[in-house]
Amino acid sequence: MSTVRVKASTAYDVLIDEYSIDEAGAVAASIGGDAAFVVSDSNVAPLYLGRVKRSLAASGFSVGEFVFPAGEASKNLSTYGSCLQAMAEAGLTRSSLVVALGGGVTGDMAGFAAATYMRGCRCLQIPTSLLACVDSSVGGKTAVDLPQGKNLVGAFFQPSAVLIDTATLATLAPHFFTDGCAEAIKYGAIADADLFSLLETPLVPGDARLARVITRCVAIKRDIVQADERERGARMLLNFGHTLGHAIERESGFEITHGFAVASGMAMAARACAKRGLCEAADAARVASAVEAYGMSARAPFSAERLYEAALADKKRAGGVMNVAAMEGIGRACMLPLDLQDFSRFVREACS
Ligand SMILES: NC(=O)c1ccc[n+]([C@@H]2O[C@H](COP(=O)([O-])OP(=O)(O)OC[C@H]3O[C@@H](n4cnc5c(N)ncnc54)[C@H](O)[C@@H]3O)[C@@H](O)[C@H]2O)c1
Ligand SMILES: O=C(O)C(=O)C[C@@H](O)[C@H](O)[C@H](O)COP(=O)(O)O
Ligand SMILES: [Zn+2]
Repeated sequence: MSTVRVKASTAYDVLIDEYSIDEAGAVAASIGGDAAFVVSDSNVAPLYLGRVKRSLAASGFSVGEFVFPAGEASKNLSTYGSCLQAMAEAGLTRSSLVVALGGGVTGDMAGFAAATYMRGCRCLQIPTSLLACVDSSVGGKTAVDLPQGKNLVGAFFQPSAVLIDTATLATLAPHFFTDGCAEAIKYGAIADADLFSLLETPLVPGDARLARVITRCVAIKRDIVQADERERGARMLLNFGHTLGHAIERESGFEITHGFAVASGMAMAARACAKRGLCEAADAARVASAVEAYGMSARAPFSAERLYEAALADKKRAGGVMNVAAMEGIGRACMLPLDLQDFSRFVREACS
């Protein structure tokens, strides 16, 4: 069992333990609230919703639920609106607790509903995908997508606690496990050369190193979020691989999942950084090899022109400047402010 305490605008614990999902009621009780409302998707609900509801009820909560069709295509204004209406119909108040049970799609959408329902109630994140464990459940970024791009509507809203039961990862499909590995590689690439080296021997489901990797990623994210909760500086580094990654997701009609897209985006960004002399070519090659070792692609699936146009919707663009997260070496990252002409060159270098 390990605990990472995040001291952001609100402080909370990230609890990491095997077989802890049945403690959801006790964790919820420590947060408080007059009712609990569990949001989950159509894959996760049949596996874990009953256990979580029983645990919440045993701790004295009245429990409601909202289950939506699994997948990125559901992370939209329509699902968000239906979720809010279900919360209102269930009679939730500002003192109620939203429990996000699932992967990053559930956490982002339910977190945004919690952030905005009656101008904000509380949220307990119970991530069940590797990606949600290592990244999305922590740090308070909540959002839904628009057809124009990823996460374009959202809020910074910290959870009241995060409960990670590593045993839930046993039921995760291999493809989505790999998605999570991509974000873990990101943490190694931007902040921890030892973590990166460890991940060069691919993680596999049930891997004895999982709890250590999750705890390390969460601790890195904690440090960055504590330093820059609202993403005015250091937090932008967490977008390494994402400017191109989000463009790839969008151009694929969200068929290419987040981790796979970010993996390609990281390898491509590292390649462009090497071409500019920002990092050694050998380091860029290590990023590409790591990505490929997990069966992900280090190459652009779309033309530079398409990716450039799609990337203009990126949140790190400020007028005529694109702030790109760049790599200086394995474990070291920096921000690269590029005017749009130079950014267009960067994308071509990344795609070459
Ligand atoms: N807020 C953030 O900081 C942040 C960070 C990274 C990614 N994200 C977002 O997270 C999303 C991707 O997250 P994801 O990869 O978890 O996607 P996801 O939520 O769609 O989950 C992936 C798939 O796995 C299933 N699943 C989840 N847990 C399971 C389990 N234990 N057993 C069986 N099936 C399970 C889901 O039903 C889904 O089909 C993207 O929308 C991305 O933008 C947000
Ligand atoms: O927490 C953050 O900050 C991140 O950037 C983590 C990313 O992995 C995540 O995909 C995030 O949702 C991207 O945020 P966005 O604001 O660029 O859409
Ligand atoms: Zn991401």
